[in-house]
Amino acid sequence: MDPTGVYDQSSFFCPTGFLVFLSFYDLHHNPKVWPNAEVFDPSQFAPGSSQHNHAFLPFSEGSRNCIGKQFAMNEMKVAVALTLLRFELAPDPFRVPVPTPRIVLMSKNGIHLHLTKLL
Ligand code: HEM
Repeated sequence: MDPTGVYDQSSFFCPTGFLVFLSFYDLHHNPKVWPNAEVFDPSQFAPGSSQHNHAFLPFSEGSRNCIGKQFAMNEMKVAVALTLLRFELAPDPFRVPVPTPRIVLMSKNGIHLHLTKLL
């Protein structure tokens, strides 16, 4: 009996009923995709950068991707910009975030920062 399923564009066969999970953490740390994954370099995200358009998928992709993507991106930009206008941020060396994988990567113990008010 022929198994039922589908082939994707790379000829991977996926039998019907199988759950497929893509690790966004591994995608975002794959040196073939992001050679300097640990380096903070906003130019990697600049318009016209040479990254593949599926190299960065924090909101997933396809028909079931995050409906809050635009809202979340705009909210984060406003929150970060207004915070950095007023405060200098430094990580609390005694309470380092413990990463825990959920649908998105989270911290088990929160993210603790020291804020210094700017003049
Ligand atoms: C930084 C913030 C956010 C991240 C990283 C994020 C990430 C994601 C990811 C990865 C998925 C896909 C999950 C899957 O594959 O099943 C998802 C789905 C979803 N997100 Fe977000 N999200 C964020 C913010 C938001 C916000 C602000 C909203 C609502 C205002 C939202 C609403 C949803 C909903 C309703 C789905 C399910 C979509 C569906 O199954 O069709 N998310 N999100």
